[in-house]
Amino acid sequence: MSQKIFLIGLPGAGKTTLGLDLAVDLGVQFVDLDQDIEKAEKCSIREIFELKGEAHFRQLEKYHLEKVINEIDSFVMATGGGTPCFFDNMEVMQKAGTICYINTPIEEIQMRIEKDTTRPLMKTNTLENLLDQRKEWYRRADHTIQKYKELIAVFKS
Ligand SMILES: Nc1ncnc2c1ncn2[C@@H]1O[C@H](COP(=O)(O)OP(=O)(O)O)[C@@H](O)[C@H]1O
Ligand SMILES: O=C(O)C1=C[C@@H](OP(=O)(O)O)[C@@H](O)[C@H](O)C1
Ligand SMILES: [Mg+2]
Repeated sequence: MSQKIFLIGLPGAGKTTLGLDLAVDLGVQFVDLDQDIEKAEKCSIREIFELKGEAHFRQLEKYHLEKVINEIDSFVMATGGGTPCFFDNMEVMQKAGTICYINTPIEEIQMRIEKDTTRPLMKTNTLENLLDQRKEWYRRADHTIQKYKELIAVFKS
């Protein structure tokens, strides 16, 4: 049976880290949407933002989200922090499978990513602002979790 799982949440919430663990435990393919885009474009996310702008990145993000949904039967996908908030991406993910919001406290994310320069939006935004803009989308997830044991419990129960 097809199983498509999407992890959403702020940059640094742990989507990539927890997503990989979940995919291994469920025995399905892991897809990191940002890494997919970087591989296809032969360019880092930071460079795409710098050279082509955010609007272009959002088009690529939508294109690759739909490509994975159409081409891969079962997967765990770590989306980018903004993926659910653009175009009809949230509806597209809702129709295709199950969405989990990784609700890591902002103070914890801050400690994790303060020295990370690979996340372009963090140069011009605070985590508080991003959460304020995005919480309505994040709230629409099927499940909200903080720790890995809660995430695995959703799918192993
Ligand atoms: N549960 C965790 N405990 C401690 N550090 C974590 C945890 N999950 C992720 N990290 C670290 O936080 C940073 C951001 O995690 P990442 O998985 O890249 O987040 P996202 O994909 O949501 O942006 C990474 O350096 C990662 O090693
Ligand atoms: O929050 C965002 O809009 C973004 C988050 C990034 O992914 P992470 O959430 O993995 O950092 C990446 O998709 C891009 O830099 C934009
Ligand atoms: Mg990530």
